[in-house]
Amino acid sequence: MGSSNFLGGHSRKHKVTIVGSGNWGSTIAKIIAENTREHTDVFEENVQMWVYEEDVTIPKESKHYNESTADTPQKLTEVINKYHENVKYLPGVALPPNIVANPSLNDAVQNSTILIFNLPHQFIRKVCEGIRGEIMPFARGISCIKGVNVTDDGISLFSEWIGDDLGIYCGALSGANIASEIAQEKWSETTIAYDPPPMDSRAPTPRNASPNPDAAGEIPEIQHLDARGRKSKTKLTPLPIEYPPLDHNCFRMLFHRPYFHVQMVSDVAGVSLGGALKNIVALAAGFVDGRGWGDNAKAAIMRIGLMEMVKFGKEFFSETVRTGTFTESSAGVADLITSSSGGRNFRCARKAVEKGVSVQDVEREDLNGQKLQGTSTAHEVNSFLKARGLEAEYPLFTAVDGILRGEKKVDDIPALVSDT
Ligand SMILES: NC(=O)c1ccc[n+]([C@@H]2O[C@H](COP(=O)([O-])OP(=O)(O)OC[C@H]3O[C@@H](n4cnc5c(N)ncnc54)[C@H](O)[C@@H]3O)[C@@H](O)[C@H]2O)c1
Ligand SMILES: O=P(O)(O)OC[C@H](O)CO
Repeated sequence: MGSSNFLGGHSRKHKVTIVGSGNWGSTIAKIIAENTREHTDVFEENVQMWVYEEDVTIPKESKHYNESTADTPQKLTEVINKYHENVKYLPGVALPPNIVANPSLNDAVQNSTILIFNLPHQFIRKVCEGIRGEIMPFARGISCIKGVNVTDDGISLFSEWIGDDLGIYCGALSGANIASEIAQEKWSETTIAYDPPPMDSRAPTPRNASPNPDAAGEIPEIQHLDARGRKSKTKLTPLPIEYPPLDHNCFRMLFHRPYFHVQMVSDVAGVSLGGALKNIVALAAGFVDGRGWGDNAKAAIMRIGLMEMVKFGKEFFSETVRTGTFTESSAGVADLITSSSGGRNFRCARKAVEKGVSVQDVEREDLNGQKLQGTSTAHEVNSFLKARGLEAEYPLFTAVDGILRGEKKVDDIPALVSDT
């Protein structure tokens, strides 16, 4: 095995951990494990997947369903490792056997040089607290999380936040990527933004990474620019030269499949914001669809939503964000379209309006533990805009938050957005 040869001469391989194992986390683990099997000269074949442990029963969609054991709860990690299927979050999809489900977060990230963060954004803070100081100092991350982090101080991207919290560089993956379709190997595209310091492969081995500690020297940390082009708070530990470089080629090799086409870019802010903000727009699309207004209304929502996404990016990440990321990449307009056509935020919002219940009620009843990101993102973005007196400049984002809070109605949307 081992088909790639452009990284020849490196004595160590990258170990990959997926932090998260939901609907998208398990799908990305499948993609990565297929690729580590094909590139064993660059990556360790086994891929660790951290699983938030819970008891599960085998559902009817699984080929491992058995009437006599249908009600017997089992540990999710044990089920994944035995049947190679995440029966709760991705039932019916065969996972490669080189995915190792691990209930211990600390153990799962040990010695990993590549960390893929893929879990609902509400859990990332606790997860980072759990692994701070436990990971390789020169590890690099990719955030597949679609959300933004809002604090009193302002708004940050999860890629930035993970990077600063863990003291590593973290890029972002986002695109028109409904997990269930990709898990069935139906073709799609994605965008990966990765813009690390250029010298990642040119360092002597740090003491705590070396198989031969006596050979190690003092490693200068690197100051780099963050996703807004400012000097980062985090000084990076360089990747030792024993490892294949962690550059665009390497990440493409890790993620690209015949059914999952990767575009590599450097605009981390644009890719992250596209993934977060489109969820607010998808809720609005669900609201008008549930109201029965048809495709023209939905197209109007998408047009106005895209304008607000671009405006938001330009206003708060002006130093680096590229309008083209929103209008040309999978992480921008394509994700907006797919999410507003068949995503969970769209479907739950549509059903909530049809049934006259809250979006949260539909989420609880229909999603079997999967989590919407749009509802919390709508509230978080709104409180950020409100604190700056900018609600009126983002009428669609503001309307969605108002509808979720029960202060506005779907029928109000045309009047609320009419000035844009
Ligand atoms: N599902 C998709 O189609 C899709 C596609 C692209 C991007 N995304 C994004 O990927 C991210 C992850 O989404 P997902 O679909 O994998 O998740 P999901 O919606 O399936 O969420 C469930 C996951 O949350 C975990 N969880 C529950 N309680 C937890 C806790 N207290 N602490 C830690 N974890 C806990 C569960 O174990 C499970 O792995 C989100 O930001 C989402 O927007 C999702
Ligand atoms: O199902 P949603 O609404 O979380 O959207 C899924 C993906 O983000 C679509 O790209």
